[in-house]
Amino acid sequence: MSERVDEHADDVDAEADADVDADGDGGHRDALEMLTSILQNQGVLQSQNQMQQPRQVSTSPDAAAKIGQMMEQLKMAERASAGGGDREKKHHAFWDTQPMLINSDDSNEKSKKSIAGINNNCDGAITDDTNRHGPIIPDKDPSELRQEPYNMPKGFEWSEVDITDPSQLAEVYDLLYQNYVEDDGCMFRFDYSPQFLTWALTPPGYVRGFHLGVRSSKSHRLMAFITGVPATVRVHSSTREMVEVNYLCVHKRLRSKRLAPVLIKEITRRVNHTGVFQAVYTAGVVLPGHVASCRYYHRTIDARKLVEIGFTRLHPRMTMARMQKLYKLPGTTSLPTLRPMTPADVPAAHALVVKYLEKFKLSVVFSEDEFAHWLLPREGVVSSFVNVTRRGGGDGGEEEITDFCSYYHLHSSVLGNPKHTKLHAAYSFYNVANTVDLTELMRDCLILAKNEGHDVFNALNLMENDKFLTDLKFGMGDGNLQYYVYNWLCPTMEHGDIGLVLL
Ligand SMILES: CCCCCCCCCCCCCC(=O)SCCNC(=O)CCNC(=O)[C@H](O)C(C)(C)COP(=O)(O)OP(=O)(O)OC[C@H]1O[C@@H](n2cnc3c(N)ncnc32)[C@H](O)[C@@H]1OP(=O)(O)O
Repeated sequence: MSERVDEHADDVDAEADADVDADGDGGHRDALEMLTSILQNQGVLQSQNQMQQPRQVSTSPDAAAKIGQMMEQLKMAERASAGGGDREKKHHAFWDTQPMLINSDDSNEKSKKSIAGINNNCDGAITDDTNRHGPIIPDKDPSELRQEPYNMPKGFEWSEVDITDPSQLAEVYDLLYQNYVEDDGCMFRFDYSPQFLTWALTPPGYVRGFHLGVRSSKSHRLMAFITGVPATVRVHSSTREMVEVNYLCVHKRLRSKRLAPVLIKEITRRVNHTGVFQAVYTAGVVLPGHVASCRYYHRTIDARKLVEIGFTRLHPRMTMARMQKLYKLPGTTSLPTLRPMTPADVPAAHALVVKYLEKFKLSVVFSEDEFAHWLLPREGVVSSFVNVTRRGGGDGGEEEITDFCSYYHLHSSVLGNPKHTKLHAAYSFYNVANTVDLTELMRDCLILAKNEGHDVFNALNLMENDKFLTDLKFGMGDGNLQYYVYNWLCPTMEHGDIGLVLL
């Protein structure tokens, strides 16, 4: 397995080098070569793919800091080469027509013109003026909006999916199970459980018309899907009603036929008709208009299984026994007052988390109902814990919720492995450490996730997660996750400015 991974890494390296040569940019190439050589020397390089389905590149936590520095150097070289002005930018037939901010590294004339073309009503041209905040296209009156659905290609039709109907939920599950996000090496595919999908798609105020499917007219089979769920989101100092868009999926047999843009336009039309004109979404692919770029990190829990499935590998001079020892966790948590969140905890925990999220530039603003929906524990879906501190001392003191941690459960299918079919992953969700050290709280979170049977604990480097990743032996993943805000102009952000986790 590890040999196959190495072969793949070589292919990807060759492609990456070819791209860099085409740019004719020495700085970029040097940084990439240096990074590649460090990774190879560490024996940690698996691939350099850009995907949303995360996989670990590093088995050595010590390497993470060095790699982080090299990534920064690579980014600087990329920025320098973008500033050179002679770099050919990627043309996006669809996205270049959408109201997205123009990132400074893709502000070529072509995309400026096409954005300006759709933006006649906007008070001011869309430039990379980083000080403007606000809608790119102003809100419209319902009478100004397109009334009829976008046309489907012949043989297909729109279908609103009733996710509360078990048979329709099963259809969505099957479509995603077989066709949703995979890593570039086709080794893993997300497996969102039906319970998870129910949770993800039915928050307070959800709109059935935003669970949008495409069916074959003949067989009635579900062939494509996209969803939006309502959320209040703050970007810098503006708080807007938005939708979180997710689960965009086109059946493998219908790929590359420009169906995705039709799905996106139709969900946009439906959302606009409810008076909402902004959306947030994340993607592994780099599209025009990202506001921030985050990276996945992975904390090995079951070392043997992760090696056996090729998620990570033993680097030279590491034995399985040593690796297992390196990642061994205690059997029980260290904070005696950490316990699962209950409905009675919701008001206090809600106040704690909402206050904490105010410090980030992009964050969700939960109502109490939404908080209860997203954070109350659901078996096999989401786990949340509160840490309580007694004020006034002794057993008679009043209990106060001072700290909070949570993760959601998202499995992946392991493709074509003779021994394993599922990778059980916990994903860091929202965490607040007021009276305890964040690293200590997250170490307990790892122990809780291990005791719930997870093989790996994943975290993005958003919020304050940078503070614990190295100490808790997380390894850097091989894909970035881009954050986008549809139809919103604002300065871009660093990964640590993001206070929003999408599923
Ligand atoms: C106000 C309300 C607004 C609401 C809407 C807000 C926007 C929401 C946006 C959606 C947020 C979704 C968040 C998630 O769910 S991210 C998860 C995305 N899903 C997957 O990766 C699952 C596996 N892949 C597939 O099912 C297909 O490959 C998809 C469906 C992704 C594309 O299908 P296909 O491969 O058959 O391609 P096409 O020929 O139909 O279309 C090609 C065009 O599609 C652009 N493309 C490719 N991937 C993505 C992507 N992940 N986000 C946005 N656009 C994407 C691509 O750049 C090209 O445009 P352009 O480069 O030519 O311009």
